Amino acid sequence: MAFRVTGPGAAGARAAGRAGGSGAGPVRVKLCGATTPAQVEAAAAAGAGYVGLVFVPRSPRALGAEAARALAWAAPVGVAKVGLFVDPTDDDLAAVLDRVPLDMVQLHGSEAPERVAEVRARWGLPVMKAVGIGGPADLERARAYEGVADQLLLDAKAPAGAALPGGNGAAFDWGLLAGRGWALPWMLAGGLTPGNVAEAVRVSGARQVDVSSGVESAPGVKDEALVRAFVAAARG
Ligand SMILES: O=C(O)c1ccccc1NCC(=O)[C@H](O)[C@H](O)COP(=O)(O)O
Repeated sequence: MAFRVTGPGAAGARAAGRAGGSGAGPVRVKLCGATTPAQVEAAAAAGAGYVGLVFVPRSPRALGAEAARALAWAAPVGVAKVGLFVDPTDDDLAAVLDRVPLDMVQLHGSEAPERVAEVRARWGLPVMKAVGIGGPADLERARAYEGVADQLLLDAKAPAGAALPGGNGAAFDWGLLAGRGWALPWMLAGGLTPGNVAEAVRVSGARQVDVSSGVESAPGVKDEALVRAFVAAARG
């Protein structure tokens, strides 16, 4: 087993795993796909509670371990650093988790519940499992992760022909989530923007939201003004 990174990642890991699925208080925001330390600092200053770092080579937001390390150290204590992977092998995970102080792993592929449990046990980090939602059957599919994941990311199903399973700017019917109870904290994702996030929160009942392309000026380029506007709208 590879050595564990200590530092800002280790400190926030337990809190990140339990954070914010229900109850009062401002909606928590995850900015996904940051690519520069300045974006991380801007998200934190705006009030984001999580930053997502993408370790998927074909993504326009992909980071190598060294670049990700610089971003992780730019995040103030209290902002959870989430590493995003798609169907990673143990070697893929080791290449990042041995070098980058992360607080949580996001699994955004077709990982089965058993694999989620395995990653969680092996790496000792909370795991957020992303599930693509297109209809009620997908919500039942998400239930299979209730006993093994620490959080759920309920994202839009990738459009047909999309190159990536997430970060596509596609939304789903938020009403599918209204009034549903979950046994673990969950986050709403998919096609959220500064202009629609307040309505998405109202309709879905989400207490946590995730955004990527909705605050970009080009694929992989976050716009700091849009990030501020999104956080303000989500928390407002
Ligand atoms: O963002 C990516 O490039 C990405 C690549 C591969 C798998 C998942 C990816 N993003 C996942 C996220 O958590 C996004 O924030 C989420 O899908 C919402 O994206 P968007 O609709 O663009 O806000």
